[in-house]
Amino acid sequence: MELSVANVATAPIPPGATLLRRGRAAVCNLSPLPASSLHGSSSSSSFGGFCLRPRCSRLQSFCYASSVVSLQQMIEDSSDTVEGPVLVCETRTLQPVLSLANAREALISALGTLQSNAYLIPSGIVRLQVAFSVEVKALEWLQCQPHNEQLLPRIYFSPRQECGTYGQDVDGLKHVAGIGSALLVKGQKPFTLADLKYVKRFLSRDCPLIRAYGAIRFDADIEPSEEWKEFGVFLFTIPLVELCESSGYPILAVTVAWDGTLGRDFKDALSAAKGALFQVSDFVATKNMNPCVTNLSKEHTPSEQAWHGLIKDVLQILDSHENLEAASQEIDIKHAIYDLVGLSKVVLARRTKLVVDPAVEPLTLVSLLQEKNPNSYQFCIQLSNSSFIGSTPERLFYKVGTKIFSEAIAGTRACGITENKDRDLGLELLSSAKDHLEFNIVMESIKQKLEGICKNVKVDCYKDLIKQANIQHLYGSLVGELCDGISEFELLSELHPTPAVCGQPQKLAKRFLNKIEQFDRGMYSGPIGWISGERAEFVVAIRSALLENPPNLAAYNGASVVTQLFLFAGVGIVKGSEPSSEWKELDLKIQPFEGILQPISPLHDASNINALWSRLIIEECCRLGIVYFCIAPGSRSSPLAVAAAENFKAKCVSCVDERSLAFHALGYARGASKPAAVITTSGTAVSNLLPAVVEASEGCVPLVLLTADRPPELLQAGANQSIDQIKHFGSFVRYNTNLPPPSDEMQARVVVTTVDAAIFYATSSPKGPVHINISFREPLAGTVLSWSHSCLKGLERWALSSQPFTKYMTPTSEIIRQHQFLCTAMKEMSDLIDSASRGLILTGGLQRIEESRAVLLLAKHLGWPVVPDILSGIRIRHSSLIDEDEVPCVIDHFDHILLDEDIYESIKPDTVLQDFMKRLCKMLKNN
Ligand SMILES: C=C(O[C@H]1C=CC=C(C(=O)O)[C@@H]1O)C(=O)O
Repeated sequence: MELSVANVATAPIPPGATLLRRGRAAVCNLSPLPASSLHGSSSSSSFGGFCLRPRCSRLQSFCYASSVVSLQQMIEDSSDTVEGPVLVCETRTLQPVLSLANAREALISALGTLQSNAYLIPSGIVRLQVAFSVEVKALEWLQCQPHNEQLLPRIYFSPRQECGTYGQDVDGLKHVAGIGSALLVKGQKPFTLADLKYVKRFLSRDCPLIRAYGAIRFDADIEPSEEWKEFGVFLFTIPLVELCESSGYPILAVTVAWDGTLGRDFKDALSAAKGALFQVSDFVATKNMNPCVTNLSKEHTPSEQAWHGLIKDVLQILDSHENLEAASQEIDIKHAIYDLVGLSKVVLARRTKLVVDPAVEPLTLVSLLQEKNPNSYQFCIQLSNSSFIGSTPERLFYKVGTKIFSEAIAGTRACGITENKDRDLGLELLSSAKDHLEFNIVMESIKQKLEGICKNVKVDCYKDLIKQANIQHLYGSLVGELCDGISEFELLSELHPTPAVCGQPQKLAKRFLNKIEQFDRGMYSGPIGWISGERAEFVVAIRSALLENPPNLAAYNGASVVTQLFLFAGVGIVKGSEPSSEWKELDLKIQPFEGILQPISPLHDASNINALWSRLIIEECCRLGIVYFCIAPGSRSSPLAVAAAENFKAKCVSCVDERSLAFHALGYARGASKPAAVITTSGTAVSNLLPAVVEASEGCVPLVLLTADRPPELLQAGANQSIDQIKHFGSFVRYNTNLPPPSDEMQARVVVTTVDAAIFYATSSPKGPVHINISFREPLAGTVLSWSHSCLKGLERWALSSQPFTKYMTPTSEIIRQHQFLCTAMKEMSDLIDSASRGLILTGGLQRIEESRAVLLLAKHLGWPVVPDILSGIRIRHSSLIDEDEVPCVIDHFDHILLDEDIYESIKPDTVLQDFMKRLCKMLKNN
């Protein structure tokens, strides 16, 4: 249901709303850094990759919106300007509004109000924020913002969706997208306490959502290579404009920061913020189709051959402290064996350079990674020329006040295709001595490091499994209470780099990696996260990639534009490691990226013709955006189930009860606003889908039913589980077809065009369920039976791309006709409403919370009562959907109320506004 929101008034800023001022004194004790940490050693000592140096001498540049101000000299000349917090730190929360456009207007108007009460003080930071009720995804919003230097950097940070029993974001923030910078601190030298202190001047415990997002190189002592130069050694930004998904409604925010060190006064800061808001787009669309690319080249550093030699050397070094003399004679002197005695673990990384054509959009990759792996942190830092993105399971630490949560992750296995296989692999990992050693080194090291800076360090979970989409690890968690005088700086410098990404002992391992790795890790495996007044969270930037931004295509005059990506992965090497399985583990770790970028796995290796057809069906569904497969186990449907489980883009859930499974698919499609597919075996399994199919048909919910059938020769021959499945759902499906038993005598492209047609009908108005019935002859899944590859003719281009085979176009004339129809219908409706003297709104099943809210607002606006169906969600929630004084008259039990003649007379409408609700109250109908 859609409702125009153009006239909803923007709310004024409530006087004093969440107004927190520091007062005008230069010295302020909000979120103070402990004296010992703020004024730490002024020498140039360094530990754990971070250095304690004289205050601010290495702050290379600060950037405000588009202009970069070199402050190094200024800071050195006048060190007092960077002492103490800024003079005002404020968050103003505006009244919630309905839409994103309203939110932007409200912020612009609030900036106007701020302008008329200008601050005359030299430094400050003010965040204006407004919640709005239309659901908008932060990442989609970010993807739709203009590519504009003033709106750089772009940042995205998203927590794990299920992060165990503790350590959830206490501020209720989920995904955060930011554009532009109210503050950007970029360093070309190691991150220091003074740098942290500078960033923290703009943060306050009273404004927890003012956060600085940033990242630090893995090894700050090594100068960035060419491809990493743009990122510097570290980078922190407080975004200028943010869209945050929170546990309640989304929030749009703008931050105004001014200070002498930024070269901006209040007025300049305000106009930069306004300028940014004027450029921000309110148009948000889903853009997460798999990119259609061809891999032009792939190159590993080190090569597979070099890797084997390297691991052999490392293993000898790891053994060397047991037999130092023997080892020192054998091992190449270049590894400086004498310095490495005592090394028990080293994490060796690989860089894979991919060139793909055409260019890929970094945020599209992040979005696809997130869809596949919601149980990991996603991040992105996008600068002018390149972006650093990733999807990591590993938290370095989360700090809430003085409470610290940290985790150890190490040891790896693939996830199994079936539940049983997955469990077996998990058990094998839990009981492996080599993986235990690898994990225990990480756990013990983190514990020891925490004990140096925390009290009451406890192991919360000693050894469990953490599962990602394609990979599982050993996992442990620890908690502690930060000692007095310890800041995020000590936490970072103590914990990073953990033996999960570097080795043990840390210094030795780092020195070794420095010598042996032939590429710059950059920010891969470094800390990435955010800091606020009294909280912080940093994760370890593994499962990450550096990629060139797609250039402005117009400037390239139609020439083919490619993207260069560097994918990074590392493995822990301990005694017992084996070079080829470690190499495979590296492949596994970059598979989430490659799975998105690589076209379908070679069709020729399908074990039999059933497997080929099933692979085609599942792949084409995925290319058309259907990635959620609800599978009821069965033998006849096993080719489809195996193909879904093997397809990296697909997400599979299974349940033995087909009826419940189909309702689950229906619920998913409703909740996610994306179609789901259901796979069942033959016979009454198919009939069990009917109730959900009828609901989907009535509620216009797209579902794709893939039912396996017996071949014709087994039908009506007394075979088990053989019923007539053709047109089984009658008129309740928008489309149905019956695919014959797979055969290499038919062109296989028929299969993909059938899927294209079915999904076109499922997703065209009125949306609804579609049914593809497929007869499978034995052998079913797994059994090898050769087939003629000539049936693949015509699929060559499809196999190399990631696009669906058929593109259905809507003619422009049709779009114009629909638009005209809509305008006329809207005009007629509004005339009708204007002429009504007593109206009533009847509403049926609403799918989204903002639809329910829109109905209530409309009713309030018109002064008409609402009669909600139970499926509308309004009956049980209307007080939480809308402010109490905004709630219109809602009549829950209409039939009962109408039994009273007086009430009936007082309600009797002359105009009824209704959506798809078919059940018009009988009494109302009769009168
Ligand atoms: C260094 C990486 O993974 C670490 C984290 C978990 C498991 C690891 C392992 O099994 O080797 C690594 O220590 C990486 O993915 O690049």
